[in-house]
Amino acid sequence: MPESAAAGEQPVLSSGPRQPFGSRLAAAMAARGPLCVGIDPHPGLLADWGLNDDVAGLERFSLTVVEAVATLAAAVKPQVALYERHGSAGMAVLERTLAAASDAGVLSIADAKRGDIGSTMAAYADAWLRDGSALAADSVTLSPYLGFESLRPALDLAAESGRGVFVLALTSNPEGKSVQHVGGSESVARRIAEAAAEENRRYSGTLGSGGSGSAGLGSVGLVVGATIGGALVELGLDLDAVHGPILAPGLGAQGATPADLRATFGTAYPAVLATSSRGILAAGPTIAGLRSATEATRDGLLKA
Ligand SMILES: O=c1ccn([C@@H]2O[C@H](COP(=O)(O)O)[C@@H](O)[C@H]2O)c(=O)[nH]1
Repeated sequence: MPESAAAGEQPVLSSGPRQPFGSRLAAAMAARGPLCVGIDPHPGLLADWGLNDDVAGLERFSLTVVEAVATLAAAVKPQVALYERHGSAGMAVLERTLAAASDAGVLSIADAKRGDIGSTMAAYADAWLRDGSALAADSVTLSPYLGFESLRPALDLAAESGRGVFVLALTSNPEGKSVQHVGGSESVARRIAEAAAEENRRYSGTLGSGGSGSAGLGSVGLVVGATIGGALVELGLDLDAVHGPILAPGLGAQGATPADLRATFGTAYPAVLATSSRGILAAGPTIAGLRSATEATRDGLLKA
């Protein structure tokens, strides 16, 4: 059995009516620092942890990560693809992982990257954002390739249910440029950032808005990779104007450091939630190893 997490650390999330996601995330980041731990049960990691690449291994891996980091990280981000590859039983493990995160008082980001025409998008929104759905998470990642407005059912349901979304803008993979940079100073990525800013303004009465930093975060966030170098300046993206959280993958296994994040995001850094999966998961399978890697990564981000 995994070792137990240290006693005395309480969840920062309170019970009672659900506050808007942006407010809840801002509170979690203020209390615990700007780190999200990715739960990516890759076959190779399962093997490294002495687990089989099956449903039992998947569950043991996922629940161990939640137990280890629930009081240290601002959020956890299960990678949906790595549950999907195990079929319906894998998705049931994802449901239990999301429930375990909620019970442990840590926010969840389902990394599902959903996007489709509006009528189908409504079904995705029901799955990931509606009260009572077994897959409902605190937030979900969305792909705007069918047009930002095609995400409307998810944007509206997130606002209604106190949940959040992270829309892909500038992804951490090098291939992303071939689409996201198109248009130069009027780039696709800039259009997405402007649409997210508009969305946070639109719901500012209920979602909380205003100011840079995490204090006034709206609930419509962006995904902007920690590996993008000078792209924000090159493309003229104003992340301060978004007034939403910036989920930044690429820390650790993809090569970005806390110093890179600081340099890349500049004045928007206080709104950045850096996420690392393999860089932390490699320190398992012990709870102590995972906690120590999480603390070291978080401290690096706080010092940057
Ligand atoms: O632009 C993006 C969007 C999402 N991801 C996801 O984040 C994690 C990164 O894992 P690491 O092990 O820390 O590299 C993974 O689930 C990706 O699908 C991303 O990397 N880049």
